[in-house]
Amino acid sequence: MLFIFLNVGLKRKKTVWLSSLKQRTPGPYKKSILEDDLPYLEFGGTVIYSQERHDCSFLSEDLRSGLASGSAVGFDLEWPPSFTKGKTKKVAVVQLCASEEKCYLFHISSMSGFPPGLKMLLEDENIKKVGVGIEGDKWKLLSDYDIRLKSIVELSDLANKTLRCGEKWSLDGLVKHLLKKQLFKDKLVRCSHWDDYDLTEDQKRYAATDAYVSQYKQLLPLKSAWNGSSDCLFFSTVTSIRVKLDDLSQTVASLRCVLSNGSKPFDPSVEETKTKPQNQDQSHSQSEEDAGRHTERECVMSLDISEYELQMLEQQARHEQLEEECILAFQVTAAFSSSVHYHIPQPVPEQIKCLKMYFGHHSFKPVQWKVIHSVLTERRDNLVVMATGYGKSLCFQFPPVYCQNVSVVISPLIALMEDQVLYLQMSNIPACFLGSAQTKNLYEEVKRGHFRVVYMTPEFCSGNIPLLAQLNRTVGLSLVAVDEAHCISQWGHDFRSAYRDLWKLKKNLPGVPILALTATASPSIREDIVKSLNLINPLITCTSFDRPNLYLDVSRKSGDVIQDLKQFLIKKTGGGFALEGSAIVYCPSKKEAERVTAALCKLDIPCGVYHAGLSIKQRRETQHQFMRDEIQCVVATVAFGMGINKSDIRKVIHYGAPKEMESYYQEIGRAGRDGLPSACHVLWMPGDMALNRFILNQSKSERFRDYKMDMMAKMEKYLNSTKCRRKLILCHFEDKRLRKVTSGIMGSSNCCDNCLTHFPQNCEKPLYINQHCKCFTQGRSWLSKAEDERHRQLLLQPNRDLFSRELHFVSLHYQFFSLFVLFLQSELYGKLVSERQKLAGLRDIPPALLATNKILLDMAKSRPCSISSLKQVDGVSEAKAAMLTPLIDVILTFCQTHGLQVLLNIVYCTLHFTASCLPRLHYLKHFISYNLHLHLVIYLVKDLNPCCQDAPVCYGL
Ligand SMILES: Nc1ncnc2c1ncn2[C@@H]1O[C@H](COP(=O)(O)OP(=O)(O)OP(=O)(O)O)[C@@H](O)[C@H]1O
Repeated sequence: MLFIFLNVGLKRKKTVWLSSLKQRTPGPYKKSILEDDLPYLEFGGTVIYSQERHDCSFLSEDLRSGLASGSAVGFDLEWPPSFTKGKTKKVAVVQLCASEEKCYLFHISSMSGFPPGLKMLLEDENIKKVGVGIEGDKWKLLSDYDIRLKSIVELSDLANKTLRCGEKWSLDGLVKHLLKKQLFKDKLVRCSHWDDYDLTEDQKRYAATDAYVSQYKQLLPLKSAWNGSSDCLFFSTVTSIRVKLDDLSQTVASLRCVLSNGSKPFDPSVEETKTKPQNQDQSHSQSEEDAGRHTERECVMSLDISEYELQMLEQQARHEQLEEECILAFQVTAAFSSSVHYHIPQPVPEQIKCLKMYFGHHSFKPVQWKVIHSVLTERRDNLVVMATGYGKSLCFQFPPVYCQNVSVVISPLIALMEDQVLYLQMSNIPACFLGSAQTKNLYEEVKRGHFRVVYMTPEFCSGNIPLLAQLNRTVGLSLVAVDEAHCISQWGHDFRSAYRDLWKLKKNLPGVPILALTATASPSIREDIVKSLNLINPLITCTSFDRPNLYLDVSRKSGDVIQDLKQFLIKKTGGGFALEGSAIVYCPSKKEAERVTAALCKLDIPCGVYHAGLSIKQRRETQHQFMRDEIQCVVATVAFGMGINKSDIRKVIHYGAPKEMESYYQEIGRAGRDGLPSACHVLWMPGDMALNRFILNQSKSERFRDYKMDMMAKMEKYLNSTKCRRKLILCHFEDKRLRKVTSGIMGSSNCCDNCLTHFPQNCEKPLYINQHCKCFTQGRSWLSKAEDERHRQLLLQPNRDLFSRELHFVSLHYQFFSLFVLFLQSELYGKLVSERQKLAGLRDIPPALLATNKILLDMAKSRPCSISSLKQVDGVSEAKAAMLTPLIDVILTFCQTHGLQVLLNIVYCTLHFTASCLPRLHYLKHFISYNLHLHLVIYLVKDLNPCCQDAPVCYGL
């Protein structure tokens, strides 16, 4: 018998995987050469197509009500290519054919929930769903949507019964056998993106035909024919085909024998065993019983690849192809980003000079330059999705300063605008904000082009487009930036309706680049932003969402606030408790926020409360105190949000389950904006979710509620997951490429509690205990018991074992010297922090606005003792250098007191601290003040991780 390989994939370029597979195991995928010339079968009726949930529901109910009990509909499902992974992609199209005239296609992949009407139809026992390979569909519906497909009629079984054979039919095979037609199986139609919508007309027709074929009535006449004399006719046809095939087979075999090895006689039995596929063997042995029963006839056309398998193969191939494309694109992107300088001209010296003078930086970060370059030279629209703290502001602040014209920045919050205006003014960049909260009349100055950066609320902007147009004509607009652009999306947690009006910008200022910037935007929100702002061919730039300096942790709460939060507190040497740096505690309600505040106050922790129930004055006061480090902690509801521009928040604690991933990411994003290690904890109990659900159920819009319920389900999954939490967050926001780029710390003990549990346990190491003990629930309780001096010394005292191990790597001498210098540097850092506090107090500005912790850390390390050396510190602009001059005096005095060299030019002390210093630092805790120890810890951690953006988190020292 001659078989040729199934030619479905021949026209398209096959993946290496598929090609090699077919070369190795040519067996199961074959068809008869006689099938090719059959005419195509096509559904000629009306296709009713819908991707709207309510419509689908309505149409299904309509269809159901029109069907009598016991009637049958043709049924099929189309699944997206990666369906084999089941979890990620869901059913794309449900196909139902009720008659020759009408076929319904319900495209459900984009819907927030399964249409209830369709569910009822599928679960209706009185309506038969007829199709081929329905078992697979049944499983798919159950696993993805919890739909129990009832009353199914498997056409293959029916056919086998009638033909008295045990075939594993494909739909195509059945059509050929029974209808003497073939299905149109163009590879583009079959393998293309079923999860994309809209479907092409070809895809619709194809999907409709599949369901139409399966329509029971269509096959009824044939059924009666099989039962009668046509059996003989069928058998004789089959026999004649077999004879022809055998002849052909032998001819080809002889030919092959002559061509390959003329001397050896060809033995068909050998050839047959060689090519016999393994799974054919298996399937035969499985159906031995059936075979025994049906010995009188064997189906000749070996169509033993079912539709299901065929789809699976093609989709796997497609999936692989996509993955290959992805890898290729990733390589190209990686090559591009690493060689960004080759593709985009490097900044010219004047640009670098301007950057240093006004912003204090020595260079642009690669993504910043990509955006700025596209604005300056191409005047192109941009969608910029940058992780918090990467440096978005520079993208819209630099162009007007360099070009000496104006940038208009739309920002949602007055507080945020005030901070940025203050920051720019301190760097000698004229800036202002316009909006209802502005008390001064700045219009004339704005019109005259006095300000480089003009901030405004979205409401003000949409009502003042003529002002922008005038500014563009007179002074020239570098760009219009829409900051926190995710507020534009109705699906986002920060939706602000005034953002929806910003489409006017592109219409009225066609030549001005629009820059939409956000730190959080899932793909659908990104799409929404581009559409809503009418961006034209925007350059889309996405940095990783990963915040490697954030440690993520989830645990259960008991409800006893002190008991729950104690693990995050440290006992001060002088008595009382403190948090390790600034912290925000998010609570699910005002009442809970008040309760937590009261508990923390009982422990003498300087904290404030912030929620919408307080007056604006009270809220401002709390924020003001927090920004100026007068209180350590704010206990808040989600009302304490976007305006928080404090860079040195060390902890964000959610005391209660967060509602959704987007808001959670935003909230934890407030930690560690200075790039230094910070931790994010969630303490929750299942009851929190029930409360969230209850609140959501009050929402009137069903669509909104369903969407939010989905989001909440994802959050619940995150909280209960034992997988890497960072990965879960990145998966939510990023595509595979970005995930690959930024997965540096995944799986390490610095990543999250789940990674920590999988980390090799080596607890006898003091370092390990110190660093990580707090991250385990057991460890935490052990540590809380070990609070007395005796236990602590037992735990932390460096022992001989530790010393002898370290001697392998570095001399003891050097270690102690390092420790000494480190000790001095952290002491200096502490003094700089106090001086900054004083200076900021005098100006009544947030300390971090004057100089970030990073600047102070660098100063403590490099000890600049002149203005010119101070200016060499990254982040110190001309204007800032003048303001920070008093810090030079602090450094000089410190150097003199400790007999340290006075450095007129920056020389960074290049001590290499090893992680093994950490336990000893902890030991030092007994001899130094709480503040100094804290500085030491921050300092050392920074030193161990010189590049803070990529720094792993060292937590819980
Ligand atoms: N080119 C650069 N080189 C070094 N540091 C930079 C550079 N650009 C920005 N930074 C620093 O990065 C920090 C974050 O900058 P910025 O506030 O603009 O971030 P952001 O992305 O707007 O963050 P957020 O989402 O918190 O608003 C600042 O301290 C800033 O000084």
